[in-house]
Amino acid sequence: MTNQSPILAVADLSVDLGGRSILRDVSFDLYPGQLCALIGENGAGKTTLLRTLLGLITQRAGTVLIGAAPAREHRELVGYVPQKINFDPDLPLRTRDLVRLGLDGQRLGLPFFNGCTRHAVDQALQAVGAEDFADQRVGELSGGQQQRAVIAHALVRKPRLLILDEPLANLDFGSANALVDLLGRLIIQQQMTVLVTAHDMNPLIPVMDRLVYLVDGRAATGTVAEVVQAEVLSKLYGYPVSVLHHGGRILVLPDAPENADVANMNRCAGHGA
Ligand SMILES: Nc1ncnc2c1ncn2[C@@H]1O[C@H](COP(=O)(O)OP(=O)(O)OP(=O)(O)O)[C@@H](O)[C@H]1O
Repeated sequence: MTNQSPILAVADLSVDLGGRSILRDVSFDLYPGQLCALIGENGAGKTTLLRTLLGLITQRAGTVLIGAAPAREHRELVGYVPQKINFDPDLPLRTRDLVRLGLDGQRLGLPFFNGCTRHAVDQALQAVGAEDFADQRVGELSGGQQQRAVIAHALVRKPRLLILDEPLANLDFGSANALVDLLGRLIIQQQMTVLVTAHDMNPLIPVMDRLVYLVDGRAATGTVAEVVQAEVLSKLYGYPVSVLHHGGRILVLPDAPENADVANMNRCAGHGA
């Protein structure tokens, strides 16, 4: 597709945890400027995959290369936005302080701003549209504003790969749309690569060009058109499913309820994928 090298290359990745097989033979590549949605129901293995990419879990088999080197060697290329951080409203930390900690969070003490760091922090705040609440305490911000502050924290070191764990989970419709727009701008304006997990792919459809669809630790990967096909997903689920398109949304449903147990039906329909 391109003569560039992939920023992330995952090949035949298998991970075991607690003696159980959690991920099996997962393979996909991501290139600069791509946004990939990692979709799966509860327990499918999304967080395990992210933690493996971050070098926090060691795989049983397969490889993860970031910038053509093993994941642990290139952590500076990766920005990570965890699922949920609870900020105490009394915490004396402004948005710009939180972002500043993204530059040298390992140093103890209050953040110190010189001209260079101030510029980097201002750029990150601007990239996420957080200038208006830069001097407010993070604990006093709305959920959507906190999400932006944490993304700015991840962006301030200018990562090439930004990984976000379920960033849309606690946002209302408007805030979720605003965040999707922001991710779309990051891939276009900064040629950043974005990997974002979600239960429902629909809010991400306007901006995503790759999809990793996880079911019980196995993945179908490719473009949305390649992956979201009845034949591909039926094979992945292990029973027949249909793919319905309605009003710009995609729904995956089991074909014959009598062929799928109730748990399977719920999870198939449940992430609205
Ligand atoms: N440390 C562990 N030891 C044993 N099993 C684990 C461990 N961590 C996760 N698992 C199991 O691995 C499976 C995948 O979990 P994971 O958290 O990766 O799923 P997920 O797709 O992120 O789910 P959710 O959407 O609910 O966050 C689950 O069955 C979980 O119980």
